[in-house]
Order: sequence, then structure tokens, then C-alpha cells
Amino acid sequence: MDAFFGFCPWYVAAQIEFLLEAAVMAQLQKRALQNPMDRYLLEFLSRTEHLRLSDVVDYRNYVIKKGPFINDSVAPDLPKDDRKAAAVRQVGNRLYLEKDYPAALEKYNESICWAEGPNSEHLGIGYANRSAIYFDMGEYELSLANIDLAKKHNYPQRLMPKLDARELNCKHKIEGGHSKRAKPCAKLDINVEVNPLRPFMAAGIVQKMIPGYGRSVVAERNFKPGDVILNEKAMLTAISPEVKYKNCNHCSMENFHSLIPCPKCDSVMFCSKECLEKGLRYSHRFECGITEKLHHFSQGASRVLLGIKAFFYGLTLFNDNLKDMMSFCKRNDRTGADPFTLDYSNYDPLEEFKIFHMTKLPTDEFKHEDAFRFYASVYYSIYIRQPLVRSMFTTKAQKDFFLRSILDYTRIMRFLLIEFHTNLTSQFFSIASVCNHSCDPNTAVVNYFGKLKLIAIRPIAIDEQILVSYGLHSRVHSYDERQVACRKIMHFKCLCDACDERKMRRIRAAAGNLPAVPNHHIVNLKKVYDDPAINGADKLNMMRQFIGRYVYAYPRYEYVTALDVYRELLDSTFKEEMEDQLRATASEVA
Ligand SMILES: C[S@@+](CC[C@H](N)C(=O)[O-])C[C@H]1O[C@@H](n2cnc3c(N)ncnc32)[C@H](O)[C@@H]1O
Repeated sequence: MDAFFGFCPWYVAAQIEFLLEAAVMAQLQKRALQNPMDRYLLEFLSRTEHLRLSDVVDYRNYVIKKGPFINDSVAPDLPKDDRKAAAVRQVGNRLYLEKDYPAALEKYNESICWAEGPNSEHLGIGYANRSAIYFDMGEYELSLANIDLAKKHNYPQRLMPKLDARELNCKHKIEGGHSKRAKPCAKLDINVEVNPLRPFMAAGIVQKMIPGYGRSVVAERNFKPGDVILNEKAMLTAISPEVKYKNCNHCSMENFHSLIPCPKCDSVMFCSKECLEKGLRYSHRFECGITEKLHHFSQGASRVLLGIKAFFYGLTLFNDNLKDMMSFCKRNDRTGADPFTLDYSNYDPLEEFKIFHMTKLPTDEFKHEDAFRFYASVYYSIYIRQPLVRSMFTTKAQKDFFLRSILDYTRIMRFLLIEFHTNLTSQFFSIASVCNHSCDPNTAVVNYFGKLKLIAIRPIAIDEQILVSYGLHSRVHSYDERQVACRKIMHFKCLCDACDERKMRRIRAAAGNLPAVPNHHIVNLKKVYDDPAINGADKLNMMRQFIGRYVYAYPRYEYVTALDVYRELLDSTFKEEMEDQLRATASEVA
């Protein structure tokens, strides 16, 4: 159970309720030894009994006077440095010789970040070294893209013949059909009629209010297993500092580690020029120069960072007009909102942001607010020293608005995230975030760094809720585990059918009388599934047919086991589809 939650700030927040329980306290202290955010929180809580649940402004004033002081002596933001680039690359070279490719790529990325400016040969050598790894991995499109980057960034002439030879080899490999792209790749495209205003989702799904659940996604038509209902791109994403040399700071994509650095600092990277431009515009310009201080405080905290990013994203969409943003927010606090009313065919990100801002939170949310107020105060104290931020927030009203917005958006993000057990990258989806949780949902969610698809895995009838699992599943977690996690971490009592003991007893009893799935079909399914010669699209098709044909057998053991396999297959199919897209993009760039 504990490993499942890992370093989850919400978990820490929930634990505060038990501060007096020695065992839990000891556990928290043990974790806090490794995680600065937890350590600072524990220290703060032990000193500030008098502040408990007072206004966030009191928390902020306390933090500014008494710390934690996260300054240059704790986490310096150092200038780019060619010597450092060379030293880190040497570490990468050792890892490369040991064939630890992911670790070597991360070190090359760090080296690339340290390289001084676009004309430093260390930049070119870093890209070239990455291209060698991609060649060894059989990722020829990525190798070519990195050779191109090396040539554009002052790769030394004396080494050029080696790079030219690798370029030629890559081209030969691709022409000879050895590219991973040569293998057919299954796609999870939307396979039902789409909504003309929201072409990334099926027609016939709407938002409705359901007592106990609040906003809910409801079907206005029947869906069958295998129907792809939603194909959504995240409005915002955030990454934890642990993956700063691995994932794009703007869209969170891993992109096989093929990233480019921020031109000014050595702390963040982006997966493309487009993401670099957007990342700088929407968030990084507010943190460039203080990133290491933010990182020092933010390990495992991508969700908290997502809330803060939301504020700067909104401010940018208001064209940096703080007055306009303040007056909009004042007029529209918690008024409730329906993202299903947005016209995405004429996409206006400001309208989408406004809907996000208006999210109505249940009144009993955030009983455990100490941690949130503390986090908001510490982030405020770091950001307010950044020159651009300092110049924008000068009056008391503006500063308080900034502080309260960080707190508000952190709360909203906590409420709206539909998965709660990963901390290294977090994504916010306007539409999918309206889906409620079930421990035995009628859809499967596949999510690949900010791209999400929702696929029906059971028949969904008109007026039925479209439900997803936030990470708890009755096939994996016991009833008690689910109840505790829902209450303590997600802060709601789960109303799903799988948590209704009486209903489940009835369903299980009825399952005994259902006709079994014929054994020869199960044997055949397994044979096809295990056959490496059969391609992914055919396997997916066969699974989809099987799930649809024997739908009557739910929840018999053999059928729900097949559903587990189907979910796994959807996951791996989506990963392959996305990786294929990344290779295609790399080959366009090269
Ligand atoms: C990601 S939001 C889903 C949309 C939300 N219903 C709304 O009104 O915006 C998660 C919140 O929905 C509610 N919720 C989701 N699944 C639930 C469930 N199985 N039982 C009760 N409430 C649930 C809880 O309030 C939870 O904090």
C-alpha cells in the first residue's frame, strides 16, 4: 500500500490528520529524510501549531520571516559552463560503454544543458553522442535528427567523418527496411461518430450533475466495448525535477530523451522548438533563473507544480494583463463550469482556462489544508524574487492575488486530476477530468505523457455514467485498501458499484449462473495473443471481438481476466502508436 502511494503530497497532507500517531509520524519522518518538501513541511508543522488553518496570508508572512529560506546557498542557479558540460559528458560516455543507454542519455542531456550557448562545440558533441546511442538502439530516425542537431551546433570538423559515416549508415538501415517504423502499427483512432464542435470526442456524451458525484460524464447513446470515445490532449502538464533531463518541460513528453535545452539556464529541456517557444511563453519565463530553487523544493511534486503552472498559463492568456485577470477571477470564483460547452473547432485557450478557473469544489474538500497553504507560501517566497514576477506583482492586492491563486489552482488541480499515483509527470485534461471514478469502470484510460484516450470496455447504455479508474481497481486492490485510499487521499467516499457490498454480492451470486465462455475460444485467444508473428492491429481486433461477443459472461472469472488482458493490450498499443508518431516527427525534423 505504501509503495503504491510513494511520495504523494496529498498522502502527506492526509497523514497530517494523524500527526499524533507515533507510527505514522515515524514513517513520515523516514520519508522526509529523503524528500526536502516533506522535511520542510514537518519542520514547519512542528513550529506552527498557532497558525493551524489561519489565512494563507499568515502562512506566507511566517514563511517569509522565518523560512524555509530557499536561496542561493541552498540551491544556486548557476550559469552555463562548458567545463561542466565536458565533465558530465565523460560520465555519460562511461555509462554508454556499460550499455546503460537511458542513464547515458540523461547525462548527455545534462551536458547539453550546461553547454555555453548555441555555438559551443559541447552542444554539438552532446547531440552527436546521443545519435550514437540511438543508432545502437535501432532508432535510426532519432539518430538522424540528432546528427542534424549536432551539425547545426558546431560539431567539430575534426570529428565530422565519424558523424557522416553514421548518417550514411542510418540512411542505409532505413532504406533496407530496418527502421522500427517498417513494422505496421495499430492505431486507437476514434471509431464512432464525432462531435462536430469537439472533434476529439464521440458525439453523444455530455456533462450532467449527479447527486453525490457532482459533475459527471453521461452517455446519450449506446456504446459498445472497443469504441474509442475520447482522444484528448492535455491543457497543461508538469514534470517533477527528477525527470528534468528526461521529459519535456512544456508537454511532459519523454521523446526517447531527444530534447533541446533552455537557451538561458541549465535546468529544463524541451522536446521540440515549438515546445521551447510555448514553454518559455507560458511558464518558464517566470521561473528561469530560480528553477533550481523551485526544483529543490519540488521533488515528486509534479501535481503541485501543475497548479502553479496553471496560474502563469492563465496570466499569459490574459496577455499578462493582471488587472483583467484579477477582475475576471473576482467575478467568477467557483461559479461552476461545463467544458462540454466549449467550441474546440474554433479553439480559444483562454475560454478553456476560464472554464478550469470556474471549477466548483465540494464544500467539504480541503480539510487537510495545512500542507497546501505551506506549499503555496514557499512557492510564493521563491517566485517573488524572480525579476519578471517581482516586476509584475508590486501592490499588496496583486501579491495577495498571486498567493491565493497559487493555493486555489493547487486545490483545483488536486480535485480534478484523474490519476493520483504518479508523481513524476502530471497532466490536466479539461474533458476527461469530469469523469468520475469507479473501482470497476466501464472504460479504460490510456495516457501517454499528456495524450489520453478513453475506450469503452463494457457496453455503455443511454443515461449511464462514463466512468474511469483513478488508479484503484477492484481487480488489484482490496475493498479496505480502496476505501482508505479514497477517503484519505482523494477525499471522497467512493459511491461506485464495486464498493457497494450488497450490490456486489448480488452480482457475484448471479455470475455463477451465467453461461461460461467456451474453452476452445479462450485457448485460441491465448494462442493468438502469444504469437509474436501476429501484428498488434490483428491482436487488438481479435480481443475486441472476443470482449464484445462474450459480454454476457461479465463478471465471470475467465471474462474479467480477458478484460485485464485487453486493458494491457490497449496500453501497449497506445504506447507503440505514440512512439511511432515520435519517430515520424523525428524523421520530418532530420
Ligand atoms: C476528477 S473530479 C471528477 C469531476 C467531479 N465530479 C466534478 O464535479 O468536477 C473528482 C471528484 O469527483 C467526485 N467523485 C469522483 N468519483 C467518485 C466516486 N466514485 N464516488 C463519489 N464521488 C466521486 C469526488 O468529489 C472527487 O473528488
